[in-house]
Formats: sequence, C-alpha cells, structure tokens
Amino acid sequence: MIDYKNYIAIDIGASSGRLIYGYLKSGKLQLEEIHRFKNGFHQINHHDRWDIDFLIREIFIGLEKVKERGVDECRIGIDTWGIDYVLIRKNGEKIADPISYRDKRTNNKMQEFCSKVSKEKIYEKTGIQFLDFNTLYQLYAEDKETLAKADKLLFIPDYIGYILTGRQVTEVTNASTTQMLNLRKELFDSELLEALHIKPELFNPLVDPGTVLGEICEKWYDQYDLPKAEVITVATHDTASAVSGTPVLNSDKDNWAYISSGTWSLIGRELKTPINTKEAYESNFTNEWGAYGTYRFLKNIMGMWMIQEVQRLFENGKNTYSQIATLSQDTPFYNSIVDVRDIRFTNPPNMIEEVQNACRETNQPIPETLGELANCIYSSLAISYKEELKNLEKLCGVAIDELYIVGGGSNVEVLNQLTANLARVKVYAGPSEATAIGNLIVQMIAYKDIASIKEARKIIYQSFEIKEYQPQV
Ligand SMILES: Nc1ncnc2c1ncn2[C@@H]1O[C@H](COP(=O)(O)OP(=O)(O)O)[C@@H](O)[C@H]1O
Ligand SMILES: C[C@H](O)[C@H](O)[C@@H](O)C(=O)COP(=O)(O)O
Ligand SMILES: [Mg+2]
Repeated sequence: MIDYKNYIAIDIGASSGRLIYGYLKSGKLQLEEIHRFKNGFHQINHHDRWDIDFLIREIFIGLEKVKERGVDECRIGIDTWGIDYVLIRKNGEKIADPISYRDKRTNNKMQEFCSKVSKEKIYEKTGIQFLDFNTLYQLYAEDKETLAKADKLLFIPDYIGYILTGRQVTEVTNASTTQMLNLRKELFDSELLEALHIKPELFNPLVDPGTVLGEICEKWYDQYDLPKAEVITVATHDTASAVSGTPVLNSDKDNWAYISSGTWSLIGRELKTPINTKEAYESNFTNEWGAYGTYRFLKNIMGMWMIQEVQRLFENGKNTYSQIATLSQDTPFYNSIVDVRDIRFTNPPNMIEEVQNACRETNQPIPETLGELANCIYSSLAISYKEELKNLEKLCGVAIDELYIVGGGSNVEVLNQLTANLARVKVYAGPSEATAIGNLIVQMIAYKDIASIKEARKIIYQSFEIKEYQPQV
C-alpha cells in the first residue's frame, strides 16, 4: 500500500532541476529540497542538445536520497521545460539526445513553414504564439532520416515518465506548447501534421494532468535503492505547474496576472476560455493549456536567461545571483535599455557583447561592469513587464492591479520594486519554488488530499513567505 501522504515533485527547468519532497502538516504545505542539479545544453553532433541521460541519472540519485530521508513510499510528478522532444525507435530506445529549442536549426524555418500554412491560419487553429523554436518548426527542420526511424515522439516530461514506468502518454499542457494542438478539436491538428508529412500515430494519446502512469519499473530497483513509488502526470509543462502554484487567493477575480520568472519570464493571465483574436495574434500572445481546463494567456520574455549568460561569462561565473542583484543597484536604473523580447538574445555567442551592441546601436551608455549589465537587464525586464501588462489589459478588457511573480526571479527584490513602480500594480513575490509546488498540489488534488485548486492556492499562500511591494512614487 503506497503511502498517499508523501509526494515528490521532479521539476526540471532550463537552468536547474530539483527533487522536492512535499507533505501536508497542520494544514500547511511543507517542502524539503532533497536534490538539486544543474541543467543546460551542449554542442553534440552539430546541435545544442540536452543530456537527457544525465537528467535521468540525477533523478535516480535524487530518489535514492528520498529513500535515505526515510520516505519508503511516495507519489511522483514530473514537470520540465516545454517544446523539446525525444524520438524513439520501435524497440523503445531513444534515437538521439533531444535538441534544445535554442539550437540554430530552426533559424528561418518558421518563415519557410508559414509560406505553406499562413500564420493567421496557424494562430486561428492553435492560438499559440510564434516562437521560431516551437516544436512545429523543429519538426519541419528535423532530419528526415531521423524522423523515418522514429516510432514515437515523447516530450521531455513524458519521456522521463516513460523511462520510469514504461508507459507512454502525451500530457496536454506540455503538448500545447508545440503550436500543433487544435484549440477546438483538442488533438494534434491534421492539416499541420500533413504539412509536416507526419502521421498522427507518431504521438501517444493525450492525457490530462492527474493521470496515473503506474509504479516505477521493477528493473530500476536492481540498480538503485529507490522508494516504492507511483508516477502520476501533473501539469507537466513547468510553466503550467508554476501557474498552478501561484498563491492567488481569489482566482475568479479578473484583476490579477502572473509572471513565472525563471530562465524565462512568462507574463500572463489564467483564462477559462482562450483568446485567439486578431488583436491577440498581432500582440503574439499565446493560449498554452493549463491545469483544470484553463488557458495560460501569456507571452514569453527572455527572462533570467540573460542574467544567467552574463553570470556565466563574467569572471568565469564566480558571482552569485544574489551578489549580481546587489551590484545592479550601484548605478541608476533605466540608464541603458534593450528590448528583452528581441530574438537576438535567444542564444547569442556572447550575451555580454550582444547587450553592449544593442546599447551601442541605440546610442546609449554601454554597460561594462557586472552591475551595469545586470542593471540594464533588470531595467529592461521591468519595462517589458509594464508594456506587456498593458497589452494584457487591452486584450482581455480588464484592469490589472495585482501581479504575482513566482520562480527564482521572484528573489530579485529590486526588480520586484521596479516592476511595482513602473506598472503601478501591487506585486506579490514568491514562492521561488512555485513550479515544484504546483507540481505537488496537482498530485495532492488527484489523491484527494486537497479538495481543489482554490483550496490549494490558499494553503500555498499560508505556507510560504509572500513579499508584497506597493508602487512607490
Ligand atoms: N537569490 C537570488 N537572487 C537573485 N536572483 C536569483 C536568486 N535565486 C534565483 N535567482 C534568479 O532565478 C533564476 C533561476 O530561476 P528558476 O526558477 O530556478 O529557473 P529554472 O526553473 O528555469 O531553472 C536564476 O537565473 C537567477 O537569475
Ligand atoms: C520556451 C518555452 O516557453 C519554455 O518551455 C518555457 O515555458 C519554460 O520552460 C519556462 O520554464 P523555466 O523554469 O525554464 O524558466
Ligand atoms: Mg523553472
């Protein structure tokens, strides 16, 4: 009998992965970080690829630590970044390591594909924003020989669930990030598949969050000392989990928005029905699917990726993110501004030079020190947040005065205050691990330890420190 009270969230973002042990105690959600590891892509066989075998090994190492912690039985949910996939042969083995969405292979492919199926038509069908690395364009760019060998395509969290349990599914929140799911038919759109010359059978059946995959395969217990565990799908797109884990007390009100602030800043609202109007298309907002039949009406902003790259390049990465945030305050904000939605920042050879070039091209002061670079990026992020909040209000016909910032970026206090001041909204910052928390609460709702998402968000609000920032003059 598996103990229904122990839950493990496996949350793997673009920059880091973590196993978080969660349980309810005296009405509060308790978290223990059991294992954390770095994530990132590397050039292998001419492409930027994720080391999926490394991630799987880290997951097993983490699960052994769960057992060492004294958790002999538990439930497990997996969430990761979206879009990317693993192709597997008929015998179930992967053909190659997954290629990162930041790889150059999709350069100009979106334009090529959209000459076959217009952007307007794609947006009318899917309601998904145009990012040149969407799965739709990755598959258009995919090596034809590789595709011919493929029996199934598994998105990253589905692939990890398959490795653990042997069961193959396609969870819908992550599938929606592909720009291939038809909003109305709730299936992979046949016309888009035809344009890709891809058979529908390449994909496994669509399932909702809360679908039990099964127990960890016996074979893994021969190699690792693991807890007895059952794996269940959650909102397996990490941003969908982050939104589920957002501590909004009254989600029925329409005055609130969120920013999932991690490697990316995803700014948006939780809707009951999608908005794929001409205006939404022109503003390039997306309708990714959320948990419980909701839609994540949001836009991607480059986010802390830019800070991560500057940190990596500056003085061989010796500065912590906390130190960088402090250094950023040494000079006045808004001295130099770049457009953090510009694709030039998606994966430049050198982010420091890219930011400096963007400032040079616009005759602005050139940021040189780590503090000046961070200042420029934080200032630019705050401006983009303000601008996209205004777009959100216009497209949704609402007035937003509450902004929930969750994820690692919610630790940047100066950015939280800049955002409150510029956007004239009250900012609620935290929890930093909202993605893992959203992962856990969907499991707990599935097993009826929590009655609903509304109750879950109340528990989250009461369980973690949520810092508030009022707009200052
Ligand atoms: N204490 C901190 N001070 C400043 N920034 C922080 C802090 N902790 C995390 N961050 C920021 O959050 C980012 C990581 O957020 P996270 O949600 O963990 O990302 P992901 O899930 O994409 O791996 C880092 O790149 C960093 O910029
Ligand atoms: C590019 C996609 O939008 C990507 O999946 C993004 O939504 C994402 O994964 C954000 O999660 P991070 O934790 O990596 O910021
Ligand atoms: Mg994340």
